Amino acid sequence: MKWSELCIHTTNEAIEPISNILHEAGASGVVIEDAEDFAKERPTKFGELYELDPADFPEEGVILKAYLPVNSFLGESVEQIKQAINQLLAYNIDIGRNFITVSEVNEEEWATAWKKYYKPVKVSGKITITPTWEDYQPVSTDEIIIELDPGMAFGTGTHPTTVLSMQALERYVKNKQTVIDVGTGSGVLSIAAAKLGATDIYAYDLDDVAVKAARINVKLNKAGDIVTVKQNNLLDHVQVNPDIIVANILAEIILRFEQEAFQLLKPGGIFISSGIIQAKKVEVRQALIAAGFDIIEVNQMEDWISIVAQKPE
Ligand SMILES: C[S@@+](CC[C@H](N)C(=O)[O-])C[C@H]1O[C@@H](n2cnc3c(N)ncnc32)[C@H](O)[C@@H]1O
Repeated sequence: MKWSELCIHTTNEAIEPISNILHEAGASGVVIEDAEDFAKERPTKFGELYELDPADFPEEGVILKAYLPVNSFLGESVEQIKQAINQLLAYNIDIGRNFITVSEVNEEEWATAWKKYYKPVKVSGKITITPTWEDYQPVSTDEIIIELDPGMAFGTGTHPTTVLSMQALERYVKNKQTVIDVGTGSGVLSIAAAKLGATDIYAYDLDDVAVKAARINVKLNKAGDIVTVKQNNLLDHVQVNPDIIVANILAEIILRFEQEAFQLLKPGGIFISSGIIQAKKVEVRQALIAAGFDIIEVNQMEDWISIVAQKPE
C-alpha cells in the first residue's frame, strides 16, 4: 500500500496542536524530530539512547512527520491540515517556518521507521538491551545482553521506570531465586531476572499483545525453560511464594495489590515497585508500610519514583 509522508517544519511549542490536527486528519502516528533532543546533554548513558545520527534531526526547530493513505481525498486532507495549522497563529502559537512537503512512501518503510531510533542501551552496571536487528558486541566479559523486539508491547527497556526496576533487580536478585513480574509488557524484567541468576520466574500481564511479545522475547533470550508467561490480572490466583516481586505499573495499580504481594512473598522477600509519579510517592510508601513492609530504598529517575520494600524475616 502507498502512503503519503507529510513533513512539517515547525517549532517546539507547536508540536502538540499540530500533532492533534494530524491525528484528526487520520494520520497513523506522528514522528517528532526535535533539534533540541539531539543537542540535549546526557549526564549518563543509563536509560538514554546514544549514537543519535545528526542526519535524523533538523538544524533548528522541529520536523513532524505524519502518514496518510494515498487516496482521492488526499489533496483535500492536506489542504485542511495547512489551513488548520495557519489558524494556530490566531492563538499566538509560533508555527515557525511552517514549511510543508508531501511525498509518497511504501508501507514497510514507515512501519519500520521507528526502528532506526532504537539502539543498544546500557541500562545498568551490567545490563545492555539491544534490539534483535542490531549486531551488538559486548564491551566487557560480565556484560549481560538482553535482546528485544518490543513489537506493540510496552517495554523497549529504556523507559526510566523500567531502568529503575532493572537496576533494583541487579542489586537484589540472587542465584536460584523465584521472581514474579507483574505487568511484564515485552518481558524485559523477567528476562533480566533470568540473566541475573533467578531460576523460577513468572511473568504476568493482562494484555494478550504483551503476553505474546513476552513469550517471543523470552524464547529469543533462551529463557523459555525458566520463565512462565501467562495472561493474568495482577496476582489473582497466584500460589507461588517468591523471593522477589517486581511491578513496573502505575501507582494506582500498585495500591490494589500491595497486601497480596506481602502475603505471597517469603519472609525477607523484596517488593520492587516502579512507575510511580512524584505526587503518588507518599501514598504508595504509606500503603506499603501499612501492609507490613519495611522501606529499604526510594529511587528517582527524571520524574519517576521506584520504591524497594522488604517483608520482615
Ligand atoms: C509500564 S508497563 C511495564 C512493562 C515492563 N514490565 C517494563 O518494565 O518495561 C505496564 C504493564 O502492565 C500491564 N498491566 C496493566 N494492568 C495490569 C493488570 N491489572 N494485571 C496485569 N498486568 C497489567 C500492562 O499491560 C503493561 O504491559
